[in-house]
Amino acid sequence: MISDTPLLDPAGLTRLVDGLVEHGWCVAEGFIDPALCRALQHELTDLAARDALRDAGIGRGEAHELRRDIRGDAIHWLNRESLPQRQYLSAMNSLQHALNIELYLGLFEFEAHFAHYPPGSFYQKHVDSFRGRANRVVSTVLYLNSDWPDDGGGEMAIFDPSEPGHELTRIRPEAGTFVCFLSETVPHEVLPTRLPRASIAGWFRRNASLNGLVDPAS
Ligand SMILES: O=C(O)CCC(=O)C(=O)O
Ligand SMILES: [Fe+2]
Repeated sequence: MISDTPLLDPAGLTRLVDGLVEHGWCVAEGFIDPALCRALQHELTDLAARDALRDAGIGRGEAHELRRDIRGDAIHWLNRESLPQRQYLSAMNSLQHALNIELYLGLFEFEAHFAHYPPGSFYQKHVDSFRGRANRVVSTVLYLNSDWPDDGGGEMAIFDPSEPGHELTRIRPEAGTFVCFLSETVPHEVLPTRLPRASIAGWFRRNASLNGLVDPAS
């Protein structure tokens, strides 16, 4: 049973926002209610069984291409179709308010997708937003894998923005662990996973129009 008010504990929210301000990234274990994580994980399993996941590519719009040598996940965009999705999006809405109040970021939209990384897959080191196109401002990842073993692989490595060769930390994709970081500056990588790996990757965006054209959400 998912409670009506799992959402976010105010102290946890403050710690997360403070970490983001201080370091540009932050990790919070147990950030999202375990029952909600399980429900989201079941939904992803069900989407996979119904063939509703699509291989993820890189680049936006016309530049979009499939590059399995760069990223190997299959995705499904959240669209509010289920209660667990709506609850997660509501939690992200609270985070968006906190970020706007504390950091004056002017975030106006959150987009997110389920991601399934099959065994052997990875996502090479990258940043989530190109400088000069300030569309994605803050990146988020929630992991959905309960009892992830030490030798499961699939950690996310975070690198120093001012020294991208220097790894700062590795995060195990354990259910409930939530990571957020500045999209334009923090290089990160998904190391090859040994087991099927489930997550939700999301981005807070600012309105970015280029030559009068509004940048599409996806
Ligand atoms: O799943 C992760 O740990 C990170 C995924 C990621 O970097 C992305 O989708 O841009
Ligand atoms: Fe990323």
